[in-house]
Amino acid sequence: MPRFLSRDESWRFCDYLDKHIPWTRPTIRVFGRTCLQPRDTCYIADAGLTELVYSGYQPHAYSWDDYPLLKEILEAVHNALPGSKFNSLLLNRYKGGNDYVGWHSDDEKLYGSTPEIASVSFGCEREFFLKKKPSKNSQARRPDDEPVRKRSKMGGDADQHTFVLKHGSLLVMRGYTQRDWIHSVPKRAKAEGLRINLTFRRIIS
Ligand SMILES: O=C(O)CCC(=O)C(=O)O
Ligand SMILES: [Fe+2]
Repeated sequence: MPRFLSRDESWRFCDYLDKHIPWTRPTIRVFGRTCLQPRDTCYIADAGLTELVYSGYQPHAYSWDDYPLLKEILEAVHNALPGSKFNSLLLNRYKGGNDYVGWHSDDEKLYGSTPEIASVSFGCEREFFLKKKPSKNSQARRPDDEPVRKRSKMGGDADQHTFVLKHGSLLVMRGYTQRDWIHSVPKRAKAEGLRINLTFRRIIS
């Protein structure tokens, strides 16, 4: 949904979040190596839920009550996706084209087997790549940060997709997207500007 929120409203959200969210750039563990996460993060969740741990890192869960504006966006997302009941939110801030998220799937157990994840983007447009996981019987391959091979001019490849996530857009992942696919937002030398992404999630256990 490229125009989920209006342009002006989205700039208001973007500026507010940039200034008022307690961003951190944590140290994480990826494939046994310790490194600085290549983007800023913050985490919001209802009280009493199972704590999120990813890449050996457990973010502090802030309260929705301290960020009425996030409640406003949550309500807009709920209205756009009838039946959804998100109870947690991971925020990412990409300060420029050097900030990225590497290939991963959001398949943590606490989200259940078919999580619905609603992703709202503000600021600089960035590419979002989806790539099919190698099938079980092919050799396990280490996910990396290589860009997805360019699609051929002849209709492309069903195993990979690219979306340009625009200012104020909403992207939804559901069903077996996390089980069967990995996704990434790669580095982009030409992407100068700040980007903020919100992924709303439902913790079920
Ligand atoms: O920034 C994005 O669009 C994606 C972020 C993401 O994949 C995540 O937080 O798990
Ligand atoms: Fe993700």
